[in-house]
Amino acid sequence: MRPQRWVEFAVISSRSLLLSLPGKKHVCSSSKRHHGTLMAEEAKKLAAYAAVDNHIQNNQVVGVGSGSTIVYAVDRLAERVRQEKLNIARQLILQHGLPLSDLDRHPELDVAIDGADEVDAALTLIKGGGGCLTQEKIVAGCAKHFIVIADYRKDSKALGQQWKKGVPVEVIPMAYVPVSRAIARRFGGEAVLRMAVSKAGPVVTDNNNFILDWKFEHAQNWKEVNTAIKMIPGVVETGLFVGMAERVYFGMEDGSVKTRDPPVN
Ligand SMILES: O=C(CO)[C@H](O)[C@H](O)COP(=O)(O)O
Repeated sequence: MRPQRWVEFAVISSRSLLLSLPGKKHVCSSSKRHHGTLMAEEAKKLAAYAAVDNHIQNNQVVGVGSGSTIVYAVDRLAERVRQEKLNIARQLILQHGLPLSDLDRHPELDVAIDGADEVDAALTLIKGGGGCLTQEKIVAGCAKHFIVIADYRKDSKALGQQWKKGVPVEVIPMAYVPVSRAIARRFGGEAVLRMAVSKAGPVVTDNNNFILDWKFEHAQNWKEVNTAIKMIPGVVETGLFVGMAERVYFGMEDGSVKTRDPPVN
């Protein structure tokens, strides 16, 4: 029988999380403010703590994404598990000792929390800067509530204002050239194969696919574009998250946390 108080974390991609946790070394512990301006790492932490405190309760199954911002959300989850002495069953993971689950056991999540590369005024996201877009979209799609955390540098009126690396598109390796050409022909711009930094050759995703970064030229109807790109044979998923986020928490330079909800139509 389950313990009465139970918090469980469905980690979308253990590989991503394992990679992202050591990212804590980027925390600016010596100087959190530069000339009165909050540094991005501290802003990420503010957003993450606010999101976890406002959306995570006991008896929930929680999905977490990957990246440097989500590290702070995992920190806060672990802190709350310790402080509130929540019962945890299952094998402990990583130094935080959080229980790891998966979508086979928990296909429905209460909440998913994840970072983003850019968020526009309508809460359309670009994700996949770290290469985990497909698994992150699956997890977000399985959650009743999808909450995004980001620092002020991701806040944008229109996609492309802040994030200059384009929209990631995960593709089956044999199809990357035709898909790249189809995207450029239909939507303009250029879709470039993402190359690895610390090894030779292209980046290979958790699903053994390649990533094209589509450097678009102008704002588009992202919902239509997302659907159309997904129809190109060989495309697995895009890093466009349209109509998925319920709320975004931005950690701001002045130390505040700004939230944004989808516009009411
Ligand atoms: O989509 C992602 C990974 O594929 C990340 O959520 C996104 O890149 C944000 O990362 P960070 O929090 O490090 O800025």
